[in-house]
Parts: sequence; structure tokens; C-alpha cells
Amino acid sequence: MEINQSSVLEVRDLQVKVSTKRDVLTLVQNINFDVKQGGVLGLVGESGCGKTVTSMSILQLLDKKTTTIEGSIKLNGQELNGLDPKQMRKIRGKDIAFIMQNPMNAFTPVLTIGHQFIETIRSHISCSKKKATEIAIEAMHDVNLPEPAKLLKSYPFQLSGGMLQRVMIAIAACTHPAVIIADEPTTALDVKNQKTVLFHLDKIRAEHGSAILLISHDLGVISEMADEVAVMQSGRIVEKADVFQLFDNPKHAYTKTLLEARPILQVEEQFNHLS
Ligand SMILES: Nc1ncnc2c1ncn2[C@@H]1O[C@H](COP(=O)(O)OP(=O)(O)OP(=O)(O)O)[C@@H](O)[C@H]1O
Repeated sequence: MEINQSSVLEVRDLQVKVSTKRDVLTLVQNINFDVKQGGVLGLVGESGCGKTVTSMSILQLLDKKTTTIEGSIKLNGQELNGLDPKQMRKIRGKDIAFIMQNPMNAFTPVLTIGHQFIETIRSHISCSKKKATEIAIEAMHDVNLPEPAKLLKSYPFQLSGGMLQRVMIAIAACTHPAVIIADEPTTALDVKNQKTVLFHLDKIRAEHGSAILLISHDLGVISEMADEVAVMQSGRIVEKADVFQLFDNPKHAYTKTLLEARPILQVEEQFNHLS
């Protein structure tokens, strides 16, 4: 599917503040970006720059008692900031899928994968348990999970991180979300599983036109997947550009530093392999 120029997710003047015992801290400010239908926006930046705070504010998952979100977050024109929690729960999972670094946190440990998968399908698609099971098995098959019927009877702790990650992607594939927020989806995985996860994310994008907000500190992953890139530093977006332009002709000093750090890491990795 080609990238449609219409924006599925529009973030305008996003500012997040947190109240601590002593102070009110601004965690992110002046955040502006669009994610287009079938497009991938990469969000990069060093640890602690505010990538996760940004994604959690889109999902309205920040603690309301301590944090305030200002600005506008629109999903297909609908304002999410300040939306009633019940309505937001409906949107999460169906319209916005969240794929996180540690998939174990996404599942309830005492319920089987099948229970959680089938319940999610049935909360979004009106169908029988039998039909939902068939849909789940097919989706798990599509992400190359072995013996899906058996896996559905397993508990989350019985699956590896890479397998749980693929179960989350299979769930996302069934609900055809308008937006997928993938926060460091490959960081905890080995190279083979990294490739599989990226391949299947891209497949959902291509087949269903989902817009993807891909958060990663890995510039290799970003260069492979993203169409546009936003670079964050200290709670702000310092540069936003088409992926080719950003890698070939970075404008901001911080982007240049990030890009310059890349080959040095690769050389170090080669040395590590030799030692
Ligand atoms: N509830 C909170 N109270 C105080 N500070 C917070 C809170 N949540 C996040 N922060 C701070 O906000 C900043 C941004 O955090 P965030 O987790 O968004 O960074 P990140 O870019 O996702 O980093 P990483 O790549 O390590 O996940 C950090 O300095 C973090 O310590």
C-alpha cells in the first residue's frame, strides 16, 4: 500500500508535566508531528529524552494524578486528550495498538494466551469463540509462530520474549488498527527475531494501511522502516525530516552527533566479535 497523505495521527503542541513532591517538571514540550496512513514515523533520541512519555500520552496511559497533558492529539480527527477513560479503553487495542519492548507486561500472567487473544478479538469483532479461535490461529500462523493451537493453551511465562512479541503483532493484525505505536519493539530481541518482528510490522502496514509510530534508539531499524524521522533531545523535537534527507543531510548538531556515533559503535561491535 502506498502512503496516503492524509494524517491518521496528529500531535500538536504536546506538553507533558509531572508533579513531584518538590516541583512541577516539564517532561516534553512543543511536540508536533503527523503520522500518515500507511506511513512510518521514526522517533529517535537518547535515553530519557521523552520518547516513551510521548507515546504514553498519546495512549492516555500516564498517571492522571501526577501528570498533565496539554495540546492536541487527534486520531482520524477525534481528540484523544482528555477523552473519557471508558472511550479511550475502546480506542486502545482496536484503533491504536501498542507494541512494547517488554511484551510480558502486556499480558495478564494468570490467563492463557488464548483467553487473552480470543477476548481481544471478540471485544472488537462480533463472532463466536470458535470463529475467534480460528482467526487467532491463522494470525499466529501468519507471524510464523509454531503450533498456534498449542500456544493458545500456554501461559505468557511459557513463551519467549520474541514469541510474545509476535503474539502481540498477531493480535494487532486481527484488529487492523489505524495506528500502531511500537516502543523499542526489537530492543530485547536477538537479530533473527528482530528481523521477523520488523517484517511482520511492515506487513500489517502494507496490508491494512496502519500508520506506525516507531520508537527506537537503533538508527539501523529506523533507516530500514521509517519514511520520516523525528529526532528528540531533552523533551523536544529538534529535527524532523524525510528519512533519506535526515541520514544524508542532517541539519541539527544533535542529529549529526547521533549519526556520527553509529559507525563507531559498529567498529566496536566488530572488535567485540573478534575478542
Ligand atoms: N512519572 C515521572 N516522574 C518524573 N519523571 C519522569 C516520570 N516519567 C518519566 N520521567 C522522566 O521523563 C524523562 C523522559 O522519560 P522517557 O521514559 O520518556 O524517556 P525515553 O526517551 O523513552 O528513554 P528510554 O529510551 O530510556 O526509554 C526522563 O528523564 C524520565 O526520568
